[in-house]
Amino acid sequence: MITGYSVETIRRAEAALPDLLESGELMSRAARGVARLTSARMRDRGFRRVTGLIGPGNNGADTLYAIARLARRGFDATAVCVDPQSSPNVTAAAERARSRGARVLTGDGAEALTAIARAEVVLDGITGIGGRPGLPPFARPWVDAIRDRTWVIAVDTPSGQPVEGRQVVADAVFADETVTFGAPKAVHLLPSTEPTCGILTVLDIGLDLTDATPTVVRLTPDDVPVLWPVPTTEDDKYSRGVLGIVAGGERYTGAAVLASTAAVTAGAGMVRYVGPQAPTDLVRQTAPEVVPGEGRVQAWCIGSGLDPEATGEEAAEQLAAARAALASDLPVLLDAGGLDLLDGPRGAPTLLTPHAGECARALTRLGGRTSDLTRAEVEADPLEHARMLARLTGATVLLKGAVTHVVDADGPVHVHDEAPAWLATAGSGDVLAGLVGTLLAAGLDPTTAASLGVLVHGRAAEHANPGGPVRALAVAHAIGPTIAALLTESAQV
Ligand SMILES: NC(=O)C1=CN([C@@H]2O[C@H](COP(=O)(O)OP(=O)(O)OC[C@H]3O[C@@H](n4cnc5c(N)ncnc54)[C@H](O)[C@@H]3O)[C@@H](O)[C@H]2O)[C@@H](O)CC1
Ligand SMILES: Nc1ncnc2c1ncn2[C@@H]1O[C@H](COP(=O)(O)OP(=O)(O)O)[C@@H](O)[C@H]1O
Repeated sequence: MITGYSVETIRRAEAALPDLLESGELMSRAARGVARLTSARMRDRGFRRVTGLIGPGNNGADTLYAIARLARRGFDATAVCVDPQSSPNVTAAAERARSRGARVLTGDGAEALTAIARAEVVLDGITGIGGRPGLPPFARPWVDAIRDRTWVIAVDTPSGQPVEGRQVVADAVFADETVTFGAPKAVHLLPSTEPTCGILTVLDIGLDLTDATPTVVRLTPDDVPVLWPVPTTEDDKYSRGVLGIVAGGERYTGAAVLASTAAVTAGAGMVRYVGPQAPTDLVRQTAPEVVPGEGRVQAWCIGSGLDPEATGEEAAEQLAAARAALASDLPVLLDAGGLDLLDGPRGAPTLLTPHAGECARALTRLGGRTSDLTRAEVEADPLEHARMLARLTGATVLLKGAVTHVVDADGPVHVHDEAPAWLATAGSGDVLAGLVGTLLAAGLDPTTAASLGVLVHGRAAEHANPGGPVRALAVAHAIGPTIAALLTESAQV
């Protein structure tokens, strides 16, 4: 699990080490790390010239101290400062840099801009975690002077990019690599801004974040053996979890097959399917393990391919089963048409799995809006809209797309962006619903079930046909072997 933290949390962790903070030891550790990494990079590539861009805060001071170290190691090192007197830390660092043989320039005159243009490596110390989104005006000519081929290393964060991530700022620094201190921040981990950071190195400067709550979580394959509900000899099919699926109908029969197959291959103790005759017959043929009809379950997966407007006796019975499940105190996953059945918060664990269009529709319906929210608006800021839906419903929201976000009303966002784009194929959402439903039935909380399910879903798509197109049913069939591979690969590490 990789975790990213807010500026506030990082500042608190720094403040918990007052001696190291006040003596300058933290800054010295940061500068030493930046200088080591930069000098290794420069030696590898045969580079000689490095220029630091120095803003008015401690980020600038870190970078100046790193420039001092690089000068002492014999590199041709220059610092271009907005104002070497901007703070006592910057003043002291500028003195040190000069005394170690670095050139220290001020402003954006010809000499400064030439030093930036001629540099083989630029260290971006304009702003760090104290930076507001948008490049400070003083730094614009500096950033414009950087040549395309120059290797840009951001110190802590790429300046001008929002430290809390989310939206990329076009007129700001795009780094080839970033050295951050203590732990990643949201800007480094959110898929929207991650590309502005390049290669990320996290430098341990002694901050203790063990009890801190992250703002961003990225599960990795190593988390699967820790989180996956692996049965023991004490288990039977009921204790492993029975999932009830209310999905598909006369029109979208396939959704019933896909969700049921995914649940069976994901290792549900038992799967019950509730729906009209046509999808029931198909499920019987394709997944004979599934038990048709209602009965006791540990969680419900409702809505893939379900038409809430469908008429006829069988459809009415299926909708009544869905409504009864919603009224129960069992965990419920609501997908696609099932989302239309939710009127507000439930008293039991609830997971919504919309794509952007469904999220827009649910927010329009439940949010008391006068105008319709569009799919494009949700896609422009998926995290914000997922969070809005979670706050309106009290549910966990898994918002699907090339990037999948999993959020609750508060707390960290889980992000996933590693699934192959081949997964954008009809029916793959139904597979995800069955897979995640299985994890809910096994007793996982909605956030963990959702995040773990998304990781395995993306891996199963890759496993089903590495590097090529996949059909949803193949993804469902690949779930079992994918889980086995994830459990055994990690065990061998
Ligand atoms: N507190 C500590 O002991 C440590 C801090 N460290 C460094 O300190 C940095 C944070 O330092 P600071 O809190 O001084 O903040 P920064 O150095 O990130 O930037 C703050 C300064 O930039 C100005 N500024 C920010 N955004 C601007 C914008 N868009 N336009 C114009 N001006 C803008 C602010 O007004 C302020 O003067 C970290 O990123 C890290 O590099 C490290 O040395 C590790 C230890
Ligand atoms: N470009 C993409 N790259 C990777 N995964 C994607 C991409 N686009 C969509 N997905 C994933 O494909 C699945 C599609 O689900 P959904 O839209 O509900 O489809 P359906 O309703 O046809 O089953 C989701 O898991 C989503 O996250």
